Amino acid sequence: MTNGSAVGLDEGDEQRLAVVVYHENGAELGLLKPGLPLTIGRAEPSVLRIGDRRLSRVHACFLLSDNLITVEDLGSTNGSWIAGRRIQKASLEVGDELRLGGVLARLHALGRSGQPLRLEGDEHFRHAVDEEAARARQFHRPFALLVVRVERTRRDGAPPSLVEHVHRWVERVHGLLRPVDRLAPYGSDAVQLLLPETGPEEAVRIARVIAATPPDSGPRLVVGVSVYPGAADTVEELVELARAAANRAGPEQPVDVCSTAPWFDSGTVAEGSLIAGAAMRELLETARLVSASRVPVILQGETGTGKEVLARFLHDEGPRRSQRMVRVNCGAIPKELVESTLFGHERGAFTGAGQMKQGVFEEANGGTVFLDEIGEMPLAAQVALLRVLETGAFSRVGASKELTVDVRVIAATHRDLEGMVAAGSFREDLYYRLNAIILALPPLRERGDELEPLVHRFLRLANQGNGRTVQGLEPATLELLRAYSWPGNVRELKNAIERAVVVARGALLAPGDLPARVQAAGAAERPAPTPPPIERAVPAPVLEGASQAREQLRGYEAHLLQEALVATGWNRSEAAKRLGIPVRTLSYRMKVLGLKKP
Ligand SMILES: Nc1ncnc2c1ncn2[C@@H]1O[C@H](COP(=O)(O)OP(=O)(O)OP(=O)(O)O)[C@@H](O)[C@H]1O
Repeated sequence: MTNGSAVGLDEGDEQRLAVVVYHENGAELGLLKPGLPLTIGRAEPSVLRIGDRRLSRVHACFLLSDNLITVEDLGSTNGSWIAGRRIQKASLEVGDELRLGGVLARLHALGRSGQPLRLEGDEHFRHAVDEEAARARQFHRPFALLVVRVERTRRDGAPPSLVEHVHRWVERVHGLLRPVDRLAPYGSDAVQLLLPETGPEEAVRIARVIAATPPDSGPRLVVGVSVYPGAADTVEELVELARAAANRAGPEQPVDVCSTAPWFDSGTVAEGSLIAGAAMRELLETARLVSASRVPVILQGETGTGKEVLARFLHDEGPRRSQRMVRVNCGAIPKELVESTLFGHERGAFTGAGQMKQGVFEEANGGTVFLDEIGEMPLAAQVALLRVLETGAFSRVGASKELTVDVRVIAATHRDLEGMVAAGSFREDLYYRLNAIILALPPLRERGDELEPLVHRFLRLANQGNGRTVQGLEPATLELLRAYSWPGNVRELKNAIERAVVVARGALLAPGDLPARVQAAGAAERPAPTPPPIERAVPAPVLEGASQAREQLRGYEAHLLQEALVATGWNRSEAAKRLGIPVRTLSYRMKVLGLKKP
């Protein structure tokens, strides 16, 4: 990158147009000077260099000439895109956004700038916050995080960019900021501030000064504040809380302070990595109570409701947390290997058993065994399991010696075990041994208050994992997410958000970024459109309409696949992972759609 990870606005009044490039480590700014081409790319000879492998060495060129701004793609591999269309050359206006490979570039008009303004890259900023958090924890000192964003007043919901105004207010608060304070962009419409040694009162005072920007000096600003200690224990949560507070802030209350646990105000609470709304909170209370004992627990719930995370919670909350929790998916082990997986085997116990191997119960001694999909366990293994539960003893396959272990068993299933007992496919005695405590996880459709916090959590994770900087959702997108019934529960939601983040073109997730089934659910919810008046209706042959729609779908599909392939350097298994489909399906669809590596 050209200037490390900092953005500098250090020029005079005439230099008023800039291209700001947002990438995974922050933002870079290149000034557009009349007649001087501004090339952007990954390496020299680009003028503005950004270390993102999805950019070509010299990716695109911006030029301001005769008051016209143009951008030209310089034969890049991953292309330059405006509103989903790959472009060769295009003219731009202030506020226009385009995607260069995998980074977002936006054309900004800058105001008068006096002092240099330094915005750190996100990675540096995170590092500074991590360090500050460690120091604060060790010496029991406070620090504050502020997220400042432009008040959203536009009806279209698109937030105006803060970067084009940031210098105005940052100069005003410059007197308040000390050299130790750090400032970094947070997406394209917000910045984040780290204020070491700053308690809640001081943080709020600074936030109020920032928010008190007179209307004539730019857009109104709102500020979210989170303070350590008190708001949360982890850096991630602190940032998330400040961001959530900034999102809540509005004209009536331009400074919103988050001083309690996350999601508490909205009736939900975060339990470490677990987000829990009203329905889940009671469950967690019970889980916390039983975590201390050794009694077996059954976790019941549809697929993807969070049975495994709840098992982890039970283990981590209890006295066994320093020992291992070993998970075994009973449904994934070949029937004939279930016993040796659970209990181990002696050398030569069966063909292929070249070495003695410990089983899950031995590995987890002192800790917890999590038997996922217990409903799939074959009857023979059920007998052996019953014995361990009753006596704590078992034998490795092929051994005569008995071993004793101290493990806690947590079992999970999406099946109706009682029904299976009645049908004779699950042992009644084992069922009664296991069912001392049954924790039933409600499906996501009954946990409406969790949807939004979960979406934001997954959005942030997807941004991190895919080097994206999607800032949030369009209101219509959230509507669709609410309308859908989520048969695959939290996992399906997580996958849908990840996919949406990967395909998103704008700063906010649009309805079109969601999987088709989620979009279709929204369409089903909406009232049917009024049919056009008869005299205006154009009769179209059904077949033609259908084939047109099919063509459109094919085009869309081809675009999605190509995007994933390009982003992964045409690595099929990586691309399939991103798309959430098997590699074989990807290869087949590539063939059908005629997609080939250039
Ligand atoms: N309350 C929650 N907060 C945050 N993430 C969650 C929550 N519940 C589930 N998840 C996430 O959803 C995904 C599915 O959860 P998990 O694997 O625990 O579900 P499961 O019920 O065990 O699924 P299956 O029955 O298919 O094994 C995981 O990525 C998990 O991290």
